[in-house]
Amino acid sequence: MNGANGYRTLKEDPERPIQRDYERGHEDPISVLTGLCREMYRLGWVTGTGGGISLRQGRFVYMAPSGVQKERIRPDDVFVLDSESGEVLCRPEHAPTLRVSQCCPLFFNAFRLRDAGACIHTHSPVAVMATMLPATELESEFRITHLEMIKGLPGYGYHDTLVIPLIDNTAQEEELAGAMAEAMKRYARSPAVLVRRHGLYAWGRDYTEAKTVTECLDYLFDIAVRMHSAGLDYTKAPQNCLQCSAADR
Ligand SMILES: CSC[C@@H](O)[C@@H](O)C(=O)COP(=O)(O)O
Ligand SMILES: [Zn+2]
Repeated sequence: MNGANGYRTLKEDPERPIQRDYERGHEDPISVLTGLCREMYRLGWVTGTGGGISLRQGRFVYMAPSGVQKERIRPDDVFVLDSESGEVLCRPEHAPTLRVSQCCPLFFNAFRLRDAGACIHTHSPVAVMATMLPATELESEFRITHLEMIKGLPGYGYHDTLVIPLIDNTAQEEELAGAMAEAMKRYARSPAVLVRRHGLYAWGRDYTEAKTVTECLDYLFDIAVRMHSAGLDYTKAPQNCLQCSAADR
């Protein structure tokens, strides 16, 4: 049955009532979502209504509305969706015209293909610049090595080459979902996907890991842009790396 606002009115499961609170032992995801949006706005990652974050805890996915000032989202603006079906379980009743973020299918890629607990989408200027570096454009992937912050990515070490896939941008955000899923399948080790001239999707087991991954990547994108401007090759090990030169002998 469709309610007045076009969303189906869902029958409550008396055993597992739809709830805006959170599963025991976790921080309240709605407070985390609104708080992180404020912090990411200050970093320039989610300005002009772009970007966002979605959290998954058990049966529930928490997501911001589309086209809103991300830094001013209030708890009752947040949508709650079923993590299995993607169905909207709770919506902002005070604002019936609000729609769930256009990033929804992309956030669900992270939940379904990586069992992520959180996915962050930024329009960070350095992430966009990283998509336009000659090496990234040529290979359709961003590669970087021998920087300390690579260790902030799960399973990576200083001497590793970090590889992040790059996909082309589309006119509408949700049209990115297929190419993102393909890139995630081809780059099983990557905790993120870059979107050419658009931004970044990065995820983690929970919001702290997703936030760490995003912060480390943003730092590495910035260093790559600066190294490129200085005529330095961020994709190659430094000549004086004893471990790498020993391995090459
Ligand atoms: C400035 S428009 C940005 C959007 O088209 C999109 O790229 C985006 O990241 C946010 O989409 P939204 O649906 O507002 O959550
Ligand atoms: Zn976007």
